[in-house]
Amino acid sequence: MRVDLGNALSTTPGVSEASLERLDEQVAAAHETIEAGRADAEHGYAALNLPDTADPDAIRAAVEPFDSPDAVVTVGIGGSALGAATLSAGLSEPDDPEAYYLDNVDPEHVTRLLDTLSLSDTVVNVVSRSGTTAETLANFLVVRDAMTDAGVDWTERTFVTTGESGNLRGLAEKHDLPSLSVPDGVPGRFSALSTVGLAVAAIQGHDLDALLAGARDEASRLSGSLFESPAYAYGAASYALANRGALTNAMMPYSEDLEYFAEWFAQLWAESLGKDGLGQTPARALGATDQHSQLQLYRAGPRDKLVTLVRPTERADRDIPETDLEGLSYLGGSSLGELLDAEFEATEASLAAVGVPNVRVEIDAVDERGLGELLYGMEAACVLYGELAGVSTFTQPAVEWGKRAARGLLGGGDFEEADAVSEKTRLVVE
Ligand SMILES: O=P(O)(O)OC[C@H]1O[C@](O)(CO)[C@@H](O)[C@@H]1O
Repeated sequence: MRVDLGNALSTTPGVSEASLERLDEQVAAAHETIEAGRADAEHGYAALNLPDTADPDAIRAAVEPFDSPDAVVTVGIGGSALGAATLSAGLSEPDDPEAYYLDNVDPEHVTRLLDTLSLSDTVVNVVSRSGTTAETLANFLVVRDAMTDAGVDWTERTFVTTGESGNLRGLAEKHDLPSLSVPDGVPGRFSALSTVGLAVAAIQGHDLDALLAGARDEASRLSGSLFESPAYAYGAASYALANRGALTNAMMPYSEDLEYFAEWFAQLWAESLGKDGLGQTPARALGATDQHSQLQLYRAGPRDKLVTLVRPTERADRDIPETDLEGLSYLGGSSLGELLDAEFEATEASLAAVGVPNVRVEIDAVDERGLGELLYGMEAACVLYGELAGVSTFTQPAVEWGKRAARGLLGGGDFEEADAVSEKTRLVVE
């Protein structure tokens, strides 16, 4: 992973090279804290050890019984789905088992998917660290019922990734289901390079070793200086820019295969850094598509944004045929890749031209090694940012209130949060 901070130095908000050099002392101290946390496999920091603690052989062995299904449906939510989804979106080839994700409880979407699947040729991958997440358990019960209705023995088609105890662990033990454990000390949003994110990649036949090698490369570049570590450079610059008013970070990959990565990044950044009135709002974007939509706001709206432009430097290409269409002959004889690269560089320059800070992040290719670098790099960047900001990076207490309210509304317990729902102030316009 390469990070170019050049377009964030003399912008508004901006972070000068001198201020980055001053910040580097805090980066060095943060790095010591991070390395100590990794050495003790402390909660959260343990995620940065995954390049060495993940066991690809065990993952491959666990999914062995499911040789080349037509489809694999992951039933999970948040980090229990987004890592796997990012990897399958980035790596899937046409002949791979189709990967689907039930990470919401929209009944029409769930029914539509179940009606299209041949459930006897589908693996169901149920993922939940806690084993208590309402959406995941509700979807699992619905999928299991659909399999039974289809005359499919669900115990032959179901794989579980969960903690050492809880509902799903009990289910796996009761029905002797193939299962993997969610690694200790790894929050869901940091679990893409663990059993949680790698099981689907294994079922699809992707190279887990190359994924972890890319992550290991990025881990080897973590040092006491942001000027030596791309991950720390990105985390420190994002933090410094947020401190100067860039409270939105528009994650804008120029690759369809990285669209889901922006979704994964949004959870990582928001759930880790949105604490104590601090944080940087991740906006999901896609290049070149969002040049025809959100770019207007990024370039001419409030000066409260960092735009992160991500691209692979190598990709398969496709020529654009010659044309005599009025004014478009310049496209003929070029290629879609050349056009996409020109758009990337033009967008980067258009933001710089008006002083909107943007950072370029490049990987060689959207392949296992490149994704390993990118995911690990952003995780390390996030951990550094959290250290610099002094927030509790690895907890997410703010999401619990709504869970209690929803559970109370469904009669799952007596929660005062549910009472608040009925006290809603209303001003209805129809
Ligand atoms: O893996 P679990 O326990 O089902 O949690 C799923 C997701 O829900 C959260 O705990 C937030 O509610 C996320 O941090 C996590 O990725």
